[in-house]
Amino acid sequence: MTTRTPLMAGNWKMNLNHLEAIAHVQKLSFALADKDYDAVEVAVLPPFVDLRSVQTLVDGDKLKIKYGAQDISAHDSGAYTGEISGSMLAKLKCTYVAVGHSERRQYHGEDDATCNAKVKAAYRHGLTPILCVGEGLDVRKAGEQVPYTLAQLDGGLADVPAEQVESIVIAYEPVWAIGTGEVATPEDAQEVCGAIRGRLAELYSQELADTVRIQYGGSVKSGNIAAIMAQPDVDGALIGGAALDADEFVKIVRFRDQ
Ligand SMILES: O=C(CO)COP(=O)(O)O
Repeated sequence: MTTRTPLMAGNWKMNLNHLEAIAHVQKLSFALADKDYDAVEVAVLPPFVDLRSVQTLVDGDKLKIKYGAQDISAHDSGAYTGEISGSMLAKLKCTYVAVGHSERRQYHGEDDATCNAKVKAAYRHGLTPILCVGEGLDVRKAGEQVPYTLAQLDGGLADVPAEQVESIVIAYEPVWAIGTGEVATPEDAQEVCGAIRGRLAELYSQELADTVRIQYGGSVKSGNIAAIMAQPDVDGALIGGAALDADEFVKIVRFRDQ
């Protein structure tokens, strides 16, 4: 059985300007100790305009916290007003980039083909995609969460070779649990995360599936993280609101103490 290092990533969404970002990362770095980083990989996904400030702080103080972006252009350069390319993110030494977050799918019309193009763009520039998948309430009520989520996974990974996918992170975020305070039960999270791992084994190999980290996201807090992390196929969390509170985020990183 492969041991997967849990990944706790804070998705700040459209919160914290670059000055607030510096203060927040400093607070996290004061609170987190080497033993935390030994047990868990910790990352933040700030807005684009904060990334240079976060990079300067992380480089200058040799912090162990990783960082990345919330989105990436499918294109590498050129006349794409408002877009940010993978090479720009790589230049800022980003490790991760979220792809296909449900808010991008819902408010910016991103479909599986767009997500697939963005996953490929991330790999062209040495970035690790965090591919977000998950069903809405109507799909959940119809009991279709597994096939729906697996179809998103298939679409996002189309024609992406095993040697790239082995480093990917998949975030299972049921839309009905995002920002609502309604967390999926640990069993709900396990059902879909387990199905995602099974699909990776079918598409690639069991060995690859055992290596890939699968996160849960949706109303994660210090009070519910331990039960979610106790599930065999949950390897971390993508945390929204609770990641904006440094003390709370640190407690989530220390889920084993909760
Ligand atoms: O969308 C999320 C993380 O990407 C989850 O957000 P909340 O933790 O605020 O529910």
